[in-house]
Amino acid sequence: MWDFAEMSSDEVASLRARYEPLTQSIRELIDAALHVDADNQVVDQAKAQIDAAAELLRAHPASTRQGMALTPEGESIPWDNLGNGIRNPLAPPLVVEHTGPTSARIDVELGAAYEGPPGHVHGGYCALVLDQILGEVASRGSIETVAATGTISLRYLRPTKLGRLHVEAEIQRTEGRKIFITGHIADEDGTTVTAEGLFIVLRQ
Ligand SMILES: CCCCCCCCCCCCCC(=O)SCCNC(=O)CCNC(=O)[C@H](O)C(C)(C)COP(=O)(O)OP(=O)(O)OC[C@H]1O[C@@H](n2cnc3c(N)ncnc32)[C@H](O)[C@@H]1OP(=O)(O)O
Repeated sequence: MWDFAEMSSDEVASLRARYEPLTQSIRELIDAALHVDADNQVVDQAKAQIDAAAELLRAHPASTRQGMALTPEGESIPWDNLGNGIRNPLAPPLVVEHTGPTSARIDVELGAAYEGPPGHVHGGYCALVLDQILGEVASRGSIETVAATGTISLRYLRPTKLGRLHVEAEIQRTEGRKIFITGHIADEDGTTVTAEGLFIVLRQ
């Protein structure tokens, strides 16, 4: 249905503008479903409308699925993947801001859908966010240096409150294809989780 390698930046931007609001609406739907306290009639009505929307979307299937796509200009598009896919409502709305060639940050709000311990972010989601930012920094924005997680170690210092979070990552050193990188998550009271990762640049 779509071939990113053949698309101009404008075409990619237009696809993004089509699907990103849908993803955001589904995230808001999940949040609403987690906060609702209504009678049978309201819940049944909402379910019927959601089922109808799913049926409408299913009637127009894509011929391919892509976790990550590349444009001819080498721009990477996180499309369906769980880390930061534009089309994946299960992906936290992560926007990675590269602060230099070896570092990046994310500011993100994680609400009820990401809860583990009451009022706090699920530890697995903390791991996902850190794996994502470490992987993006280790990959250094280039197809030649895409790196996979070899080993990642997390230290949960204290529970991470749901709400605004700040995440950072920075390469400490490289040895051939091995990239040693650290990161952390902070909530409003400071650092909650630290990470140390060894990422391996994939053989081409
Ligand atoms: C423009 C494009 C931008 C794209 C942006 C993308 C962003 C993406 C963001 C994604 C974020 C999400 C990210 C994800 O979720 S990635 C998904 C989770 N990770 C994986 O699935 C990886 C699975 N494993 C593999 O594919 C291979 O085992 C890898 C590629 C890791 C190594 O297999 P390879 O055959 O290549 O390696 P080698 O045998 O030549 O060894 C080389 C050296 O490395 C050392 N070693 C090996 N393995 C490990 C290990 N596990 N820990 C520590 N060290 C290890 C080894 O001892 C040796 O060292 P030395 O003897 O030389 O000293």
